[in-house]
Amino acid sequence: MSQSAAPALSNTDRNPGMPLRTDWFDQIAVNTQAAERRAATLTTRRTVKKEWQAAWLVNAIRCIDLTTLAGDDTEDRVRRLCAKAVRPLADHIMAGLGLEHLTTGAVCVYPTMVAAAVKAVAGTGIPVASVATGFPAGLMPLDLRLAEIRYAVDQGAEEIDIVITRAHVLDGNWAALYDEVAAMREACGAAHMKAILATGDLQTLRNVYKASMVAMQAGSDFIKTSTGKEGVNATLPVSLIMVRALRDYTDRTGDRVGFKPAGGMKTAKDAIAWQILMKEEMGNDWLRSDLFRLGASSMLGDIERQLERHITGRYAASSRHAIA
Ligand SMILES: O=C[C@H](O)COP(=O)(O)O
Repeated sequence: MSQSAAPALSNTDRNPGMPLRTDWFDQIAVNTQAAERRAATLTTRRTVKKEWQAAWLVNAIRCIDLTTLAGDDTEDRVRRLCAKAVRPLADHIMAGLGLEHLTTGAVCVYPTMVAAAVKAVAGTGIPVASVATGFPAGLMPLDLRLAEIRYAVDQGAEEIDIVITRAHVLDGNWAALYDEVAAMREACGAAHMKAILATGDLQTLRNVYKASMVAMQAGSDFIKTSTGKEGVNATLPVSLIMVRALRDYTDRTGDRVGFKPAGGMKTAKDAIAWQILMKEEMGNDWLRSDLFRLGASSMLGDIERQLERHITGRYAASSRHAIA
């Protein structure tokens, strides 16, 4: 099992974006039933053998954006989250797995918590991601949303998770969507930008495909499913359609874009299911944290529980795996 730290996001091969091309998706047809069938068979056709399960779960940890995005967040909670990101598994599990070094892919917090998070992860190589642009609804004037990005970057965020204006998708106003995402990418500067589509608000899988394509054309480094606050957050069928859009974009441009499912994923089983999706649709490169993240606030607890069982043959009390 590899012991190397998660690869840092590279600035040299970022998706540069391109002019808006609506002809790349105008005629797109999405077969919802086929997408649901494919999503359902992903985890039944390919089972992860027992001896490999631990490796898949360790890889999932490397890809987790360990998140707290609650109205009652405090700096103290953020510091505890960061401590968990720095040392995601108890020492005896690390030793049992033969691992010396392991961290999560990033921590993800609100803008006013970035400074505390940056301080808490200093020297560890873990990037701090901040949500911005009026997360979660995004219904703020554009200049304020851009100012919020600049604030989070100034505070030390290396990754910015923006939200799109869902109305632009629902109105089919692709130029407006492209312009706002391109402006956000510019405001991010050297910080990498993940575009949250809030797919639970987008009504159809066709809209999900189109919004994915516009977000990538406008220069997003990652496309992300959800804020965690919509009625429906990350699902496998929606993820499949986003990943197909991502594959089409990469095939046409040669530029690589990352994928981040987020919201509602709580179990080790979820962590494996989404990795199978990436492996089957995109190949092994999209199992690395520079191209794949799992946005989750509580999934790590179950992963740690499963790894504990792998090492000791039994579960520990779940209270021992509290996250924050
Ligand atoms: O981006 C991450 C999500 O907000 C986390 O959602 P969750 O609390 O349902 O795991």
